[in-house]
Amino acid sequence: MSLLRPDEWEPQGVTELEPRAWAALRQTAQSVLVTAGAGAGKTEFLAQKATYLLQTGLCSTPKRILAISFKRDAAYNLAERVAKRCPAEQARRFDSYTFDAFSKSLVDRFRAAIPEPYRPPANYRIVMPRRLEYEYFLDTYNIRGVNAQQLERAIARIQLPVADNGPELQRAVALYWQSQYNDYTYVSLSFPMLNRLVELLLRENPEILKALRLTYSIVFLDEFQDTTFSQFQLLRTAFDGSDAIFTAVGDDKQRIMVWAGAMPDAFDQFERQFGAKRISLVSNWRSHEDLVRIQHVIATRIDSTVEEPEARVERLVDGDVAAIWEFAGENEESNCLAQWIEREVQAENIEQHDVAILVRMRADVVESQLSPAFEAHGLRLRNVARNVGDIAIQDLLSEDLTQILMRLLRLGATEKSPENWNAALRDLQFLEAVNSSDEAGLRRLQQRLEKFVRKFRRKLRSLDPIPNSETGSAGAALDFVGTQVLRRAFPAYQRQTDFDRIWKGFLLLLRECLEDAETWSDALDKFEGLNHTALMTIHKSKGLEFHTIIFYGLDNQTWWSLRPDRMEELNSFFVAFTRAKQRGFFTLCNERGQPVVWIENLLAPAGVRRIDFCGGSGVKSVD
Ligand SMILES: Nc1ncnc2c1ncn2[C@@H]1O[C@H](COP(=O)(O)OP(=O)(O)OP(=O)(O)O)[C@@H](O)[C@H]1O
Repeated sequence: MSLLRPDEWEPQGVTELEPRAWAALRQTAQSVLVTAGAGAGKTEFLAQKATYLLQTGLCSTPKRILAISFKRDAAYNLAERVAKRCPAEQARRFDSYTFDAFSKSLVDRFRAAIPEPYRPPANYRIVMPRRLEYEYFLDTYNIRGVNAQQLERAIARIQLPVADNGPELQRAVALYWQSQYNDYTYVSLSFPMLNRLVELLLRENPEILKALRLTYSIVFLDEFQDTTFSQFQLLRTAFDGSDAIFTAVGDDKQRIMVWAGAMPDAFDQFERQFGAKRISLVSNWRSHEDLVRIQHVIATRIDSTVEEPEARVERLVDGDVAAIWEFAGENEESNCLAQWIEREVQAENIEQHDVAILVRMRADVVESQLSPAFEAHGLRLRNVARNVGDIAIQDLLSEDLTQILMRLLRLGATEKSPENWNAALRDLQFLEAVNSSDEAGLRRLQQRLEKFVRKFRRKLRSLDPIPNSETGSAGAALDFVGTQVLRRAFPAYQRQTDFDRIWKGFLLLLRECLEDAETWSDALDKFEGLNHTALMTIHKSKGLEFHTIIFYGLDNQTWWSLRPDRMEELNSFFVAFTRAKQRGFFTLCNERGQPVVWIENLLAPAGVRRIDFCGGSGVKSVD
């Protein structure tokens, strides 16, 4: 495989990088911290840098790059971008995990080396305890003077082993660990507990630590602003004193996880600890200048010293790009929204999936409110926060299992699909570890795929796209790939229960989509949410982008219980607003409650006005 010289390497998939991004990309001897605002291309930058390091051999076999993101979607997107640009044997050396998945994969691989009494059995369960469960524990163990929140935080922070004879909080944590291991049929561990187990594992096993450091001398960290104390401590245990070079990217205006323990001074600590050089980017590649101007007004409320980004994309729409739409009642609001989207789609300004509706919480309630109106206008609304089995639709869609099976199903459902063909071939190459210089191996994979697709097309032609045919169709695709092969290739599926959860969710969603599908392609489009307007919470919108975003319910009783004096709430608002590429609207319904004045005040200097949205027949402004 021929490598490129660093000076002849060019960015891929984008035409240019700003000069500061180039400087950060070429910085390979020292750790860098790239700080930049929303839409500056931070995630894209990581994908470019990975491609650069792999294609030039600056990261050469057998070294690998470890990339850690906060969300599954982000980890998946990053891996996808690298896979598209690099040959499979290079892309295979890019390991993109979420923090949780990284911890879990180490626990699953090296479980036997975790010191007793913390070594979990193979059938441990992952749990996400609620406040009530901590309270129940404190009551059961008669622990006074410690509340559920303190306990939850201390579990995430206190290093193992933890003795049960110290101060009350420490004693509570020790007893909690004991109870999780001893009181129930299964050992139940939360992700913060897995983090502590890995930290212990690495601290107590120099050989494993050495192997980890030999494998990864390049580490990427996405959304570094939300790193928690425990995650940072784990990074230190894993890499302090090693020759690992870090590239971290983040935006402190987007710090929204302080409630979950994000470090307020993560950037400073990172610079100090890893001797990192800070580089800030100034472009915005997502939103046009009129939106960037509004975003900047919000940004300066968070940090008055922030530099105004330079918008690098064009405005493509006429009329308002941001406004507060006011309605008298909820039904009027639902009908007008649906009518507005319908008209935009008919005018070919957008497709349905270009619009996202964002809510603060209770997406299920908003779904029932909006769905009848959407249906009446021939539109499809999909609440991606809804669970299918034990997994939210949004999470299911970014699973590796889903992606791999969907490409095969697409190939079976259509006569020609070169993009899916290439991607499916890449999947096989990855799963079976075939080198791209191994021509015979590649030919064999190609023949296998050809044979399967021929047979699979015949099968789908003879199988009606109706509920219950999901097992036959998706089952055939899974058999072709091989359950064991998948489980070996992806650490997240190593345990049967984890694999089964995703597989069950996949079948459930496919079954739903087959309910009124005319063709297989139609069902698959529905599965992926094509031609659906997505409904999601603002927290889940992080890292995503849409042509038009509608923030539902700028009134007290729904998600606008935000307060401007709580920085994190303002940050959440900023994150959500910056997801819009072309337009961002808000709805306000007088029947539901009073408008949130501070948000109007915040948006007013940017020229965002309240508009009386008259019966969906047009908009009339109230000056
Ligand atoms: N150099 C570039 N040229 C053209 N488009 C780019 C470039 N960099 C990024 N983009 C595009 O700009 C958009 C934003 O990029 P990206 O998601 O990487 O930004 P980000 O800084 O991680 O955003 P955020 O922090 O707001 O989630 C994406 O659509 C991406 O494809």
